[in-house]
Amino acid sequence: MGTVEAASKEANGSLTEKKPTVVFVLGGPGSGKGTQCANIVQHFGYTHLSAGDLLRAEISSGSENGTMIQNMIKEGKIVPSEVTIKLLQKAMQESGNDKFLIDGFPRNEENRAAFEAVTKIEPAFVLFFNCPEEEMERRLLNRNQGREDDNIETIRKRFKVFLESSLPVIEYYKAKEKVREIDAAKPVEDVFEDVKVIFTPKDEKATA
Ligand SMILES: Nc1ncnc2c1ncn2[C@@H]1O[C@H](COP(=O)(O)OP(=O)(O)OP(=O)(O)O)[C@@H](O)[C@H]1O
Ligand SMILES: Nc1ccn([C@@H]2O[C@H](COP(=O)(O)O)[C@@H](O)[C@H]2O)c(=O)n1
Ligand SMILES: [Mg+2]
Repeated sequence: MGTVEAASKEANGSLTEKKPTVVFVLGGPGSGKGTQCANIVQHFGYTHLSAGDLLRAEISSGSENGTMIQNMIKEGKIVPSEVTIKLLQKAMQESGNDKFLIDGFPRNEENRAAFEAVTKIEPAFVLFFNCPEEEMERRLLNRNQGREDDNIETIRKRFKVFLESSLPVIEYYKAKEKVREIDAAKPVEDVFEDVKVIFTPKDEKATA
C-alpha cells in the first residue's frame, strides 16, 4: 500500500466509513505552497484546494460574506473557521475525488479544531514548506498576480499572523509526528524532487 494511503487509514481508522485522504499543506506566505501543489496534482492525482483561493472566489461571487472576507484578507487576518470550512466541504464534495491537498489551512488553532470537529477527518500528514522570511518577502513582492495582500504593509501582517497563529498548528502536528518538512528556499524543481519522495509509495521507491 502507498505511504500516504496507509497514513490516512491509520489517522482515520479502517473500520468506519471510508474517509477521504487529506494532506494539509502549510508554510509561510510565499513559501511556494500553491506552486508545489500544482506539481503534486499533475503527478499524484490529488485535488488542490487552496483556502485562500476559495475565499477570494467567494468575494468575486458577490456572496453576503464577501465584504467581510475582503476586509480580513486586506488586513492579513484569519477568516472565521465556519466560513472557510463550509467552502472546503463544498469543494471536496463537488470534486468527485477522494484525495485532497488542503493548502493554507488550518491557519490557526480554531481552524484546526473546528475542521476536526465538523469533518472528523485527521490529515494523513502535514507538508510544511519552511522558507526564510526574506526569501518569502522577495517572492511575494515579485508575484504580480494582482493580489490585494501582496503589498509590504499586508505582507508584514501576514508574517506576524503566521508566526503567532500558524506555527503553533505546525508544532501541534509535529508533536503527533505528522509533519513532513521541506526546505522551500531551493529552486522550484529541487523543492519538487524532495516533495516527490514524500508522495511516492514505498514499493515504487524500492524499484526506482
Ligand atoms: N522555490 C521557489 N523559488 C523561487 N520562486 C518561487 C518558488 N516557489 C514559488 N515561487 C514563486 O514565489 C511566488 C509565491 O509562490 P506561491 O504562490 O506558490 O506561494 P504560496 O505559499 O502559495 O503563497 P501564499 O500563501 O501567499 O498563497 C510565486 O510568484 C511563485 O512563482
Ligand atoms: N485558512 C485560511 C486561509 C486563508 N485565509 C485568508 O486568506 C489570505 C490569503 O491566503 P493564502 O493562503 O492565499 O495566502 C490570508 O492572509 C487570510 O486573510 C484565511 O482567513 N483562512
Ligand atoms: Mg497560495
